[in-house]
Amino acid sequence: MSHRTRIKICGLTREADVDAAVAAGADALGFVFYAKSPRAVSVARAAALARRLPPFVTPVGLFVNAEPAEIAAACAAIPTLLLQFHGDEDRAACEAPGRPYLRAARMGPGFALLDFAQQFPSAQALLLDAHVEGYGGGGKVFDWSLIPASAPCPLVLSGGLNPANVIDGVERVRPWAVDVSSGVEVGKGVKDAVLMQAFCDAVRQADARPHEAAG
Ligand SMILES: O=C(O)c1ccccc1NCC(=O)[C@H](O)[C@H](O)COP(=O)(O)O
Repeated sequence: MSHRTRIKICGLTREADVDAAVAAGADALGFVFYAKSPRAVSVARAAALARRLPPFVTPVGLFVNAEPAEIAAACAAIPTLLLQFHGDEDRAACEAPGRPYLRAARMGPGFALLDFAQQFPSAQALLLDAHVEGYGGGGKVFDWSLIPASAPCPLVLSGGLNPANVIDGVERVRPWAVDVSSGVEVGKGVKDAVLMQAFCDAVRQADARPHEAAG
């Protein structure tokens, strides 16, 4: 039975983009709680955007070395928030809020993903992003051959994905999910409905193609 690759679109800042992302078929939407990011939103803004989400579309809160009080405020404002840690957080910091979480791995030459995975046995998934300056959202693809054939937990493929390369990414990596930000934007934090639809359609196309079992 073929797997339905889940789709996360990250860095939402506008109501119209939230609605268009849901209409395109996104399974999760990311809100960036990192002040240095051009896609940063306040907790109140993210809560208002998250209230637009229908059932079964997950709001994801993205943090980079945030204070526990910041994370707690976001969790209180968005009860269904899934956490994504994209900084230098250790296991204790990821587990402290008591919420399901994704841990981002910044992939680059020599990065030992299996060792990294062992440090976060409670992660719901590892989000594999390129090692870029500023922690993330850089629109850069990493070398997918760095990903081991079998991983101890679900993987979210991220980093420089767009409607043109995501089919290749799904077919080569067979991730649980894909994650995109820059590749569906017309400006930092400004998403494009046509690009988001094209991205989701491409993922469905990849899922529909016959494939050999990964690994
Ligand atoms: O999006 C940001 O601005 C950002 C800033 C700092 C840390 C992480 C950030 N985004 C994380 C994401 O989940 C992005 O989707 C991921 O980095 C991929 O981004 P892109 O390569 O632009 O698709």
